[in-house]
Amino acid sequence: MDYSLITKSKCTDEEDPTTRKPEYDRLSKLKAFDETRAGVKGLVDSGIKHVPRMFHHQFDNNSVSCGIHVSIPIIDLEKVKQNRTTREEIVGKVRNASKTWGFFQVLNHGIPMNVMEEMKDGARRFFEQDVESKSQFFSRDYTKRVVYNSNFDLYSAPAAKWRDTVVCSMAPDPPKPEELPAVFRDIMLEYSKQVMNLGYLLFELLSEALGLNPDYLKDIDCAKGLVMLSHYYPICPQPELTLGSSKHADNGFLTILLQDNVGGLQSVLMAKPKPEYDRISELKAFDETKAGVKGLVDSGIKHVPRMFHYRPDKLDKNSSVSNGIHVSIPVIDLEGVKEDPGTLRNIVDKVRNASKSWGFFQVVNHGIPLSVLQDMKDGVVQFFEQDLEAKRKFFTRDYSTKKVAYNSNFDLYSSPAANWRDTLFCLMAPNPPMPHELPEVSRDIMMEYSKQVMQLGCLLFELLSEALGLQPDHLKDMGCTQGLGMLSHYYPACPQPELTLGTTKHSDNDFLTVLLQDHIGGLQVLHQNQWVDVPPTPGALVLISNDGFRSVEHRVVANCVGPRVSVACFFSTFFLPDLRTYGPIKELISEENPPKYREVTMREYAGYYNAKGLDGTSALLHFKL
Ligand SMILES: O=C(O)CCC(=O)C(=O)O
Ligand SMILES: [Fe+2]
Repeated sequence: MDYSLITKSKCTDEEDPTTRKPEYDRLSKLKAFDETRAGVKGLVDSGIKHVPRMFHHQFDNNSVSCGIHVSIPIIDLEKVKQNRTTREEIVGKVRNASKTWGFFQVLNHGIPMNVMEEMKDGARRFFEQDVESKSQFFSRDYTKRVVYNSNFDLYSAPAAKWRDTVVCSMAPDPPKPEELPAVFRDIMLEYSKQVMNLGYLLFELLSEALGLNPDYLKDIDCAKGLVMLSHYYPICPQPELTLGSSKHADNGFLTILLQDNVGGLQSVLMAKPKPEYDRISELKAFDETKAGVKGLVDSGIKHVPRMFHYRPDKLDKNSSVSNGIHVSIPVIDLEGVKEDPGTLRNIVDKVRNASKSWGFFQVVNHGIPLSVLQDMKDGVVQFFEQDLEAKRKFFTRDYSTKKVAYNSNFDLYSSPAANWRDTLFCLMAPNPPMPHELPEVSRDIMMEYSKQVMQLGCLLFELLSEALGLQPDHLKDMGCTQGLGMLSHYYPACPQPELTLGTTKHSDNDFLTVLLQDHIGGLQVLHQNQWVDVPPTPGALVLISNDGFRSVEHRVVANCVGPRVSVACFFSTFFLPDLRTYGPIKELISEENPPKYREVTMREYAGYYNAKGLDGTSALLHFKL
């Protein structure tokens, strides 16, 4: 075989930039390599000393070697059938590992050691047999039962991988032994039978981890098809130039991977649960409509698209209690707060108690006229219900240069499930937009409402300061009222509210949130491990304060009667370019690289400020992110 065709490239560095010719004839090199039918192993056997250009990868150097900073989850399945407690413990581990890693290793999985050893030996025998016998299976036609080649994506991938592969389809219709390569047919049949059994068990555990009945994933046929890939990674003369496998995500339901001791992981299997549909295209298609959730509803959909589905255990509807039966949430009347010291003291006490026991409260008689509240809610409806072209002008995901941003789900591409809501973000302080930068339909009321919220914020920070035992101006002096972000949310009526949420559970990352909600309802706070409804109270505003470690966790359930609108105003230094603290505030505790931070509470923060006698700005700088 003439390997010089593959390994010698005439011009690499000397290409002529003016002619912009492809830098070398990649395609003919790929073809020559492919036609050897001997794979990467054939290259190595021919004695090459340099990795050919077609295998060169571009690297991003952000790898963390395992064992130093991170430990990969290992789950021992030994007691999976022992009793309910041991089973639940294992299910919990599967849930955590799937959530945080998307994969885990299993021990005591029931596949005998000798079966695993023989499987690895069998794969080795296949690749190390003579090229003639191997080539019978050489193909790129994946409708065949057995396909051997090097790099299934040889002609399409930017760089080839340093490995050869044989692919066999083992289920749903199992192969006849004579269809399989003689050198490892017996062990393939045995090993795949064992993997199938383990797969059943893992699908049970995954179902349970999702809060479903054990047979759920099996019943939707997750365990029906089984494809087995055996890879061979020959020794590489220049391993720094190439990869055995490039970055990818598997697209089966579950991958069970057996590796030998060259990778350092002996006798363990790795299971890799993967999303089973093309989520990213669904997200993109949705995003590109620029019409938000409202657009979906207007188009007449009857079913909530998959991208909005929450895992059943994330919805935990059952644990919500309606307010009024078991608990009554704090409502504080601010009437007379400025008039006499007795009333003030009384209100400060209530604020202190409510912040401590709930982390939030509602206020009435807060000084913002009812007509302003009403106009603000109407303004939100008008913005979202105006014609699409006008709304689309504000569509963006760029919060760094835009002060006004309309979109659906700021974290659309990173969150596990999308919220059933659309949002208009406006930065109202420190540098408010010019009126003409705001949407015409709601600009006047947005300016007016935010002015009023700013005044109320000043009062509330005084009350909170006093509740913390500080001077009334303390929190204001620290800069708490300098930044104000305003989020106007629109929650369209949802055809299947039981499948999704309007707002995922979260805590607000600011000093204080002033929230205006309409009459529809759906806001809930997590109080003593129970979801408690925050019922719409006419004229009231909801205050979510962050003078503890974190603000109270809250969410909004989807509703079928909407639209619901709300306006959340965030007092936060996050919006101050020089003081980009993002509460819960973090303190630098070590200058090592990367630096280490610790979250501090507003209480600690205020205490630090006090002790050092600093002005607000230098106190903020001390805690700068
Ligand atoms: O819409 C609501 O009532 C709550 C919105 C919210 O929690 C937020 O914007 O952080
Ligand atoms: Fe919130």
